[in-house]
Amino acid sequence: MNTIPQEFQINSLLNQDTYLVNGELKKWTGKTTPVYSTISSTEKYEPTLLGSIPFMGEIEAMEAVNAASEAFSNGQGEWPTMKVVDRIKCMENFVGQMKATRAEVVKLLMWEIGKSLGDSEKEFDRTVEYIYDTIESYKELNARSAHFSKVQGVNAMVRRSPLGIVLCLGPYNYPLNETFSLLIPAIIMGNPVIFKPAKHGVLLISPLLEAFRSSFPKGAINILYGRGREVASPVMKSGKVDILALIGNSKSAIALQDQHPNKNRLRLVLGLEAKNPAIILPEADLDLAISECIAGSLSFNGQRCTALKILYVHESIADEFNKRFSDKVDSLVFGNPWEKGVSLTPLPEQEKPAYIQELIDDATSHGAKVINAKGGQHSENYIFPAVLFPVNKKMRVYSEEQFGPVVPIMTFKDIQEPLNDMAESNYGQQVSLFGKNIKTIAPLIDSLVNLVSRVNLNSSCQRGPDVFPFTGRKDSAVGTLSTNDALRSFSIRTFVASKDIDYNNKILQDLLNSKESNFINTDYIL
Ligand SMILES: O=C[C@H](O)COP(=O)(O)O
Repeated sequence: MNTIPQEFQINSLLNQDTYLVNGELKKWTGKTTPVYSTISSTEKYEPTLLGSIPFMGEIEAMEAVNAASEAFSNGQGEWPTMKVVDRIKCMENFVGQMKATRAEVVKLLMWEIGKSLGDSEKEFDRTVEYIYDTIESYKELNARSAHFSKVQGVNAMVRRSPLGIVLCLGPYNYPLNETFSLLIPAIIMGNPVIFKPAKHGVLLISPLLEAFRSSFPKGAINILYGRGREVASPVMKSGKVDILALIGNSKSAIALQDQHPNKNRLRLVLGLEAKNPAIILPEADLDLAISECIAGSLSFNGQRCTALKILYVHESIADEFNKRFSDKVDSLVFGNPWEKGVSLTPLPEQEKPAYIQELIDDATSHGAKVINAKGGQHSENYIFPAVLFPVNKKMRVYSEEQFGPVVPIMTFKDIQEPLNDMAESNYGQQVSLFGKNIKTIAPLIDSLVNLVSRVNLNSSCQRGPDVFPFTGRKDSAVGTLSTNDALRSFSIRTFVASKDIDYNNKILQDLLNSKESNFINTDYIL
């Protein structure tokens, strides 16, 4: 399309012909896989060829495993033993270089995953901030106290130590921010990482390769390309992975765990599916509830694990809510990510419109209606959001995580109905609760916190601010992410315990005074 602003045009193919292993950008001369965007650059619709990535296999997977093993060297390598101040310098060096790649990465976010210009810029800036905040949390975690603890005659001195090799796999919807919410804490805690970017949002890692290479010791970060079964599977089968860090679907997470020959030694840090509900109580501020539910269910076309994926509206306000909500959905504008005023954009997964249509067909065959005029309208790379009402438990959209532009609405008479559904659900990430009555809401919150990990009061569900813990119950997550919790997820608390004897105490005091020691605030043990 000739309307693409010049700064966002792809002027030559981006063929990724190097990969990062053992501190070296190695040339790739083997088979490649093309990378397409579902956004068309011509008037007549056709996907745009953006470039290519290496099609790697077991040989490269094992190169990375060997490089990471060497870097870790059973905890004795340069990276796991590096002093806190030096690790911080490496990370600061990386983020400093990363900032210079903003324009290129933002452009690729738009082309590869169809994220709007504003949201792509936000994703980049939020990631830079995430790294700086992680560095600050890392400093705090390592802040020394002037003393060591004494419990029942035993002195103790603590540190957080790395666990070993991390296999890191991120999702396509936040290929930078969410991936880095795994990658950055994993690295800063001293673990060597093997990272394979997501299928969509892979070329945008290219501008960062040199920054990774030059900022960290060899083997501390290794970046591979290709398909999960060709690359991630041999890494897991090697038995060398200590942490599987994945944001994506449970099926892939389970398949990868099963390939590890000794699952007992595998720590999991997983962000998985969710089916976050919104509950709209009779006395809710409808203007607020509607605008939050629109943003919550449809920002980035509903392709967020934190998206609202089912709305429970009290039957007394359902008619008004449905009418106003559907009209507002129909006022949303579809277009290319760089266009002004656009909030609905092309879907990066070519098969997604057909899947959403299946959900709509299934729901309508069980008695629901598409209640907004534009719902389900198709273009080659898009399907307009469909608002489905009334939804019931027989419908696939009731239980499947749609991860796309369809909004199911149910009604309830008694608050126990949505609570029972949440209790039966396989998921338990977040909930949004809209209402004003203190007497009903306060006890409700007490119930909800035992069903999910975050209750959003009169606002949509979301992960941020990134300093807040990001986790979930049941099949939604394992472990906790955030700019500080993640440091704990990617490390183990180790300590030295010593009897209260003079020369023991002198040794501990020496450790406390020494700039060369990583031992930290002893109070953590208590
Ligand atoms: O895919 C799930 C993301 O963590 C959502 O993050 P967000 O709530 O900031 O959009």
